[in-house]
Amino acid sequence: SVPSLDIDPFSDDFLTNPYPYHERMRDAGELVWLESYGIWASARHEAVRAGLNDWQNFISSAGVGLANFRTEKPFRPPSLILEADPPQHTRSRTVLARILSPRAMQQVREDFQKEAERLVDRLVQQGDIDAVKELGEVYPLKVFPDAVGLTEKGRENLLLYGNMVFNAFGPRNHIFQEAVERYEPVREWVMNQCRREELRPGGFGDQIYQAADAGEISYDEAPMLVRSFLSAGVDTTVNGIGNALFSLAGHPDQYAKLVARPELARPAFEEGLRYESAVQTFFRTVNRSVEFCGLPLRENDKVLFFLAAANRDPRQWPNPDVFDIERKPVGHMAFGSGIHGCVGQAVARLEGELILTALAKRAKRIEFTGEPVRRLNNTLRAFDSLPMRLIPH
Ligand code: HEM
Ligand SMILES: O=C(O)c1ccc(C2CC2)cc1
Repeated sequence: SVPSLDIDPFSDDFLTNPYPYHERMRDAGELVWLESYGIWASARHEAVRAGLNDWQNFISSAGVGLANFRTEKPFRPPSLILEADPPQHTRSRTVLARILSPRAMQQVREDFQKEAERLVDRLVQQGDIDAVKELGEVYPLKVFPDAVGLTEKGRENLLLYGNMVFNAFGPRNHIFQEAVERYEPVREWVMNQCRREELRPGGFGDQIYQAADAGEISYDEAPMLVRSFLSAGVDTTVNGIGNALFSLAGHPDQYAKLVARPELARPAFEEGLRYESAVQTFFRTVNRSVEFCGLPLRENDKVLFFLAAANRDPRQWPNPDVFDIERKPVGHMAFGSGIHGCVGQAVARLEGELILTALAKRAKRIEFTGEPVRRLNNTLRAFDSLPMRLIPH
C-alpha cells in the first residue's frame, strides 16, 4: 500500500521548522504520497540519491518545480541547463563546468580572499552587525558578479531575482505572490545584464559568449546561460554563508574549534550545508511509468526530493541532528547529485572557506544579540536578519 501523508511542504509552518515533518516522511517510507499537492516525496538519503541519479526516468526538462512544463506555461523561459535533459543539458553543462572549473577558481582565489579579509576586517571593527544584511548578502554580491563581469550598479536586483526564481519552484502560495509583485522591473534588469556588451571582456559571462564564438553553443543560448549564473550564483551562497554563520553562532564550542584550527573552515562550511541546507528541495517529473521504491509511478507524476531531509537521515549519518565541523559529510545532498549536481560548487566552497577563515582569524567569539528572523521561501532556507556581535581577538 502507498504511505500517504497529509503534509503541506510549502506551508509557513513546514518552512519555518521542517525537521519534524522530515522525520515523519522518512519514517513513513522510502517514497510517500503527499495528498496536499498530489505528489510523491522522498526524504531518505538513499532514495533521494537514487532518484537524482536516474535522469532518464526522473527528468528535468518538464521543470524542477511543482509546475509540469508539458501542461503549464513556465514562469520564465526554461533554463538551458537546470531545466534541460541530455543532449541539450550536456552541451550547456560542458561550457559552464569549464568556466567554473577548480583551475578557474585558483585564478579568482586571490581576489575573493582580499574581499573576504577587507569585509571581515571592517565588520569586526564595527562589532555589532546584521550578519545577513552586512555579510551574508554583501560578500556573494561582490565577488561572484565581479568574476562574471557584471556592472556594480543595481546588483541588489540579483537578490530579488534569485528570491523569485526559488519561490517559483513551489506552488503559487502567498510567499510566491508577495515576491512576484516586485519581479517585472528586476527581470528586465537581469535580462539586460546578460547581453555581451554589458559584460566585462574575459569574465565568466563573456567566456560563455566565447564558447558561442567557438561554435559550442549558439548566440541565442549564450545570454540564457549567463542568466543561469545570475539565477543560481548569488542567492544560494548568500544563504549557504548565512546558515553557516547561524550554525556556528548557535554552537560556540564548534566556533571555538574553528578559531583554534582555521583550516577547518572548508569542512565547517560543508557541515553547515548538510545541517541547514540552503537549497531544501527539488522536483523531478516521471518520464514514463516506472517502479521506484517498490511503488508504481506514472508518466507526468511529480516527485519532490527533500535534499535537506536526506542530509539528516539517521540511516546515513550518526547523530544527524548534531552540528559537528569535524564530521566531513561526504555524500551529502546539499549540492544535489548526478548529472545536475551543482556546477557551481567550487565557487560556493571557495566563498564559504574564505569567509569562515577570515572570520576565525579576526573574531575569537561570535554571538547572537537578538532573535534571528527567518525569511520563508518555497525552496531556500534563509534568514532575513541575524543580529550578531563579533568579538575581536
Ligand atoms: C551554497 C551554494 C549552493 C548550493 C547549496 C547549490 C545547490 C545546487 C543544487 C541542489 C543543484 C541541483 C539542482 C537539481 O538537481 O535540479 C544545483 C545546480 C546548479 N547550480 Fe548550484 N548551488 C550553490 C551555488 C551555486 C553557484 C555559486 C553557482 C554559480 C553559477 C551555481 C550554479 C548552479 C547551476 C548552473 C546548476 C544547474 C546544474 C545542472 O542542472 O547541471 N550554484 N545547485
Ligand atoms: O539555470 C538556472 O537558472 C538555475 C537556477 C537555479 C538553480 C539552483 C539550484 C541552484 C540552478 C540553476
